[in-house]
Amino acid sequence: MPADETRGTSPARHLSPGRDLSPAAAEDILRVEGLTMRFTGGAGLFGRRNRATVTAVDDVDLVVRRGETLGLVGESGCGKTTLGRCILRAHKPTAGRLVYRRADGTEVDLAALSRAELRPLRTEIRTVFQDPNSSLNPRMTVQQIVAEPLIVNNLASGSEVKDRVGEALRRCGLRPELMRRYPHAFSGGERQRIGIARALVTEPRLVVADEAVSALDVSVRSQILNLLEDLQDELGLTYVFISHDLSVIQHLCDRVAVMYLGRIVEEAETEDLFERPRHPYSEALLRSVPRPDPRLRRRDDVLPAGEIATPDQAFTGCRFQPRCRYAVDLCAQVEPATVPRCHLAGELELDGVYTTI
Ligand SMILES: Nc1ncnc2c1ncn2[C@@H]1O[C@H](COP(=O)(O)OP(=O)(O)OP(=O)(O)O)[C@@H](O)[C@H]1O
Repeated sequence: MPADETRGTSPARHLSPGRDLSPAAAEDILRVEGLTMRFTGGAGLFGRRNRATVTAVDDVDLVVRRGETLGLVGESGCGKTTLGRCILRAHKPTAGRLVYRRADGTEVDLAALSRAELRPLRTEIRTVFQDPNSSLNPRMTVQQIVAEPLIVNNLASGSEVKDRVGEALRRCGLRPELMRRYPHAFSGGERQRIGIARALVTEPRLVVADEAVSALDVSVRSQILNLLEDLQDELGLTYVFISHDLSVIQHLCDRVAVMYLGRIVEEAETEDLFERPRHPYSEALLRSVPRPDPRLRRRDDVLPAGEIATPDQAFTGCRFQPRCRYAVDLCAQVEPATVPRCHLAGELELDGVYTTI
């Protein structure tokens, strides 16, 4: 594979020895089936006077395999966060199932559970927030912040709490002696480590990380990504990693699902997606990554112009069709029913990011 001069990332994760994530070896930890999340907003949404309905996630099917990192990518507003929040059951989906397989092999539909029924599962499925500055309560010590999920969920008491907090901090590369300090005493990267310790202290199995490194400086970002990788290897974690940053996705993820206006339009192994995308939107997304070397820049390295639909719109045909350089008449009439959601998927020879001019 030719080196990608634009990135300088370490070798792709799915090539790491000892991580057999092939469909035959890996079992599902989560199956998302026909998931739909519709918001009925107040007046003024999208400038309308009537109450607008936004279908942020629209009939999504997705499988998350145990031990993998599944990336969710797409432009702002495509529904990534909403899908992540449905998995965390911060939103109750409008329709569909979220079939989660517990450690003992039993399956449970998260979408159908009541608040009380969800409680024990909240320790198994955790999140890492985007912005370590706003997600940590400045009036709580690090010990209190990291201990909170243990105490709220009655997982530990007394000295055990302190031990588990210390252990979580140590795993995340922080000195447990500092747990009496407040978040302001730490750097941005250290605060994100505290956020990760808080997510991990309950010993979760599935972690949804939404733009978990986006707020960090580039130098700190790779340290946090390495930490997430190490923790995954150590603890056998499964990640759903939401990001608009394709270089981060390429570095960290085993597989990627590409979202466009509430739909998954393509799902692929990371390497395959970056070398040979099958959906024109994926190609456009990959090409829109800034390339510092002008020799690698293409004149069409931008998402094609065209009417950008909003998720409250009723669609006929392919949702990407108004912006698609390859669209044919059929694309405006019939929406492709299966992923990759493109009528021309078998015919088009699309370019990945490794292609040079
Ligand atoms: N609570 C809400 N009420 C109404 N509409 C919402 C709500 N949350 C999200 N939306 C809408 O749903 C759509 C998808 O939003 P979402 O935040 O999931 O996208 P995203 O891909 O994560 O974007 P970003 O990267 O900007 O966070 C957007 O049109 C958004 O305005």
